[in-house]
Formats: sequence, C-alpha cells, structure tokens
Amino acid sequence: MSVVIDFKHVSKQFNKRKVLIDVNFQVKTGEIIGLLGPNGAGKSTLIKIMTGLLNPDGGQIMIFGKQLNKNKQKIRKYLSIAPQSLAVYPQLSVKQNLKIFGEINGLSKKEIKEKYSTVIQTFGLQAIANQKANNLSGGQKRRLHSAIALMSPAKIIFLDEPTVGADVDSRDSIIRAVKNLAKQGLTIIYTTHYLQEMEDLDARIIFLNNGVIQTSGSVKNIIDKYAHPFLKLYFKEKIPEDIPGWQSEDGYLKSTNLGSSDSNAKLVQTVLNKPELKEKTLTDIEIGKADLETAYRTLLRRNI
Ligand SMILES: Nc1ncnc2c1ncn2[C@@H]1O[C@H](COP(=O)(O)OP(=O)(O)OP(=O)(O)O)[C@@H](O)[C@H]1O
Repeated sequence: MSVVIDFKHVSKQFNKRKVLIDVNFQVKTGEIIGLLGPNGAGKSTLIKIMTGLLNPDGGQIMIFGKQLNKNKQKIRKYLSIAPQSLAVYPQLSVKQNLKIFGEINGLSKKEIKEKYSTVIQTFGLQAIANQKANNLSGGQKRRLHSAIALMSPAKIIFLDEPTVGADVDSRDSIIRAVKNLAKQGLTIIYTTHYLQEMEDLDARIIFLNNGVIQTSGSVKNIIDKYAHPFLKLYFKEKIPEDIPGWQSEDGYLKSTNLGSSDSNAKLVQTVLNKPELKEKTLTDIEIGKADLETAYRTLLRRNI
C-alpha cells in the first residue's frame, strides 16, 4: 500500500495560540483513519490543512507524493470533503443533487452515470432518489450529504461527523458504505464523537489532544494499551483495606482482575458475602469495559 498523505512536522497557531504542534503521521491507500480527540483538540484545523483550505505555519504536507502547497489545484481535485454543516440543494431531488454535484466536481457524463449508480446503492438511497432533499428526514439528509462527497474524482474522502442526527439504520448504512469504499481503494478520514463507530469501522485511530498526536494505532492496539478494565463497588460506610484481590480506595473497592460477565457477577457476589462487608451498604457499581471508551477516558486523563 502506498502512502497517500504524509504530514511532516506540521504546526499551526491562531492569535499566538498553538493549535497544532509538530504533527507527524502517514496514511496509506485504502485506510480508514479515525480522527479522535476532545472538543478543540485541533481535528478540524488538521482537516482544513490536509485539504489545502488552510495553510500551516510550519512543516510539510505531501499528498500522493507531491507537496500540497505547490500543487494545490491538481491535488484538490482528488480530495473530497463532507463537512459537518449540511450542504444540499433543498429544492432538488436526491438524484438531481447527486448529478449536479458530479457536474460541479468536473465528472464527465459517463462518470456521473457510473458513480451515481454505485453511490445511490452504497448509501441506500434508491427508494428516495426522486424525493426533494428538503423533504428528507435528518438521517436521510446525512446519507445524501456523505454520498455527495463521492460524486467527484476524489481518492481521499473526509467525513466530518457524518452520523450526527442519523438514526441507527442510517448510521449503519453510513458505516457499511464507508467500509465498502475503503475496500474499493478509497482512503477515508473520519471524525466522530461516537466511539462505537470507530470500533465498527475498525479504523486506525489518530488521537489528537491539545494539538499533539497523543497516540495512534488500530482500535485493538489502543484498547490493549489504554483500556484497563475495572470494577468498582461503592459503599456508604468506611470499608476494610485488606480484602484479597481488591484495592480499597476512598469509598470504594476496586478489582482489575476481570473476566466474562458471569465470572464478574460471581466475583461481586463472593466479595459481598464476605463477613467484613455483610453489614455494609452497597450504593453503586461502576464497570470500566475493555473498549475504546475506557481507553479514550484514560487518554484524556493523561492529557500530555
Ligand atoms: N479561524 C480560527 N481563528 C482562531 N481560533 C481558531 C480558528 N479555528 C479554530 N480555532 C481554535 O483552534 C482550536 C482547535 O479548533 P478545531 O476546530 O480544530 O478543534 P476540533 O478538534 O475540530 O473541535 P470539535 O471537536 O469541537 O469540532 C480551538 O481552540 C479553536 O477555538
């Protein structure tokens, strides 16, 4: 797989505030990159720089092996962005919207025809092809919005929170579509605050925080590294400190020795039956699963 995006020491500041600091990463053909990070981390700024909408203050960006700042016009043809705000022609039908964006993006009649039939299927829009965009539901509009990004010669697609406001079905078809597109060799840069989507996409995560890439890797890699599953039992009264297998903290007992949900239930039962806990009042149970959300919280706490 060849490198399609190469960021070298990229930095950006607004009003003397550093928003991106020495950012380095590479993306290969057909990858799905999950750009994660809290509000204000610098994700949109990174995407704007990657798509040539914003110039960095320092560093170099290579797209398809060519310097972005020297070949903007040529390169931008192959980048397509579906931003957070919806941009569709409300009075036109789904079909008309897709076709008109194909024309705007410089596709030939033949290309429009071919792309249209793939895109409409990929995003499950066949049944509503003749409906006016204005009359679509929020989730249907979201699907159309993402589909429009594909009515172009683009080889790298940027999807900025494409499932906001989408119901479960629309969300699932967007996820399925994104996976299909990657299989076809398109490179996808995807942002979302719904961590489950990153797991469903099996994306390669780039975790940005305070303008720095704090970590990157496959979902599994990030979970293994940062999600340490735990179980906490909170009690109303003071709790003893010497219960084997459990750490006693201020107001709760914590176990990190977890297994299946059955064995965890047994673990809880066993500890609650201990004579020193029998008279105590259990007020809450907290479970930190081995998932991306737990890993994300660990990363946020580290906040380097
Ligand atoms: N044009 C601008 N002028 C001044 N400050 C800006 C500008 N654009 C972004 N910023 C600031 O840069 C920081 C990073 O913003 P950015 O939009 O890249 O974050 P984000 O990770 O995309 O956040 P969110 O998840 O909320 O969309 C923020 O503090 C933001 O206020």
